[in-house]
Amino acid sequence: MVVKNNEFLQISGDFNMTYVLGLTGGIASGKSTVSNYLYEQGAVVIDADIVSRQVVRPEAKGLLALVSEFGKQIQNEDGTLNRAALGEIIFNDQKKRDVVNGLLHPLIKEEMLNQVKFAEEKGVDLVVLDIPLLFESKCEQYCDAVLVVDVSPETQKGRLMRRNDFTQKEAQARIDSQMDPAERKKRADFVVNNDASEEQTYQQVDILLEDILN
Ligand SMILES: CC(C)(COP(=O)(O)OP(=O)(O)OC[C@H]1O[C@@H](n2cnc3c(N)ncnc32)[C@H](O)[C@@H]1O)[C@@H](O)C(=O)NCCC(=O)NCCS
Ligand SMILES: Nc1ncnc2c1ncn2[C@@H]1O[C@H](COP(=O)(O)OP(=O)(O)OP(=O)(O)O)[C@@H](O)[C@H]1O
Repeated sequence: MVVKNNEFLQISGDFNMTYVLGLTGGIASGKSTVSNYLYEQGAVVIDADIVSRQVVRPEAKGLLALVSEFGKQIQNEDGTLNRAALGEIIFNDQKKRDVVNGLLHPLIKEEMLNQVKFAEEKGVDLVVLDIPLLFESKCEQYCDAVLVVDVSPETQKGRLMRRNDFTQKEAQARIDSQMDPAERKKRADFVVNNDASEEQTYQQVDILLEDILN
């Protein structure tokens, strides 16, 4: 099950409206750190990175579409997606990235919206849509508000290199494939800064939760 289904905030009944909070930010900005915390506070989290893995499972529509576009070079010997090979292609070529996004994003969006509908029917109070490319794929229309996790370019690159064991060049290619952070912040309803400790980030999220749930 992809939805991190949490009991705390689930109050059944027809009068309960679900608040859909979009969560986005650059690569390695701290979206999972924030969404894990929101989950601990009782939210149902729907994560686009997890759904994007589902749509490229062996035999799934997304993988078949990718193989017919790029050939078997993007598959491992066991038929699963070779993530490093696809990453190499899309983070270094904007046209190919657009092709991949065009093939996968409709499938990802459809599955995520099904999960939102399911949560709404269950009367969940707070659903978090964790979507790295939220604005690029025009998903703000499905959210009551959008929270952007912001970090300085130095923090972002350092954390990305450390976490993924990337070179400067590999990290920069991924950062450059995404929206300008200033533009992302301009479009946000809420911004949480994640340059300091996780604890300081959680405190900002607590204030936000007070705001949206009361
Ligand atoms: C290229 C792939 C195979 C690389 O896999 P890998 O395991 O190395 O990374 P992972 O999937 O965990 O993604 C890590 C981060 O990369 C960034 N990213 C992923 N895809 C894209 C993209 N198309 N454009 C820009 N940034 C992207 C996001 O910040 C994401 O959180 C994978 O990211 C993928 O299938 N991307 C296409 C689907 C997509 O757009 N996913 C983003 C969520 S909608
Ligand atoms: N406040 C913090 N202090 C120190 N390290 C942090 C902090 N927040 C996140 N990190 C670390 O930075 C890395 C990126 O964080 P996280 O995985 O939450 O980002 P993300 O935005 O979800 O990444 P992606 O875009 O790849 O999905 C992780 O290794 C995480 O442990």
